[in-house]
Amino acid sequence: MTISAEKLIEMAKEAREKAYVPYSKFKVGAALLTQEGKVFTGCNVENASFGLTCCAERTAIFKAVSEGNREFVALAVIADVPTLCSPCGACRQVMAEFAGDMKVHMANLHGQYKTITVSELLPGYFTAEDMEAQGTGSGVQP
Ligand SMILES: O=c1ccn([C@H]2C[C@H](O)[C@@H](CO)O2)c(=O)[nH]1
Ligand SMILES: [Zn+2]
Repeated sequence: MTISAEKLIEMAKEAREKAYVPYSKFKVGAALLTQEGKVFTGCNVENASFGLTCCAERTAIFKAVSEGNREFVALAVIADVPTLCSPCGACRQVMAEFAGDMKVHMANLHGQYKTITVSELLPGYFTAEDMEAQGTGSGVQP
């Protein structure tokens, strides 16, 4: 069973309604599709200490990983923007940790979206191999 980009975007749109955004008022929703066909959604969760905010994309990814899922095929992200919702640098690096070739559907509330891969969003992203190259060892325990 596979889920269309449109369906995933619809699920991200629903998750967006749960956004906790008293400071920016900027609601973002995300929906992450796993290899097994499960979907984990997320919204942005802000804090009075602004830097502690967690974006919608990372909320969805952390929910999935914390429930034992690490293989992802697509992530939809949506916000009320005239262009398309573009993930921040922190989220791009977190996506790259698990799925460099994952598709990202960047959407808006006008029914428009564009699909791009994580590698295209963050070319040359930092990996465990970069630590090996410095002789420090990654210490990775998959
Ligand atoms: O792709 C994005 C971009 C921004 N935000 C959130 C962080 C913050 O709560 C608000 C404004 O930056 O939007 C996301 O969740 N995802
Ligand atoms: Zn982000």
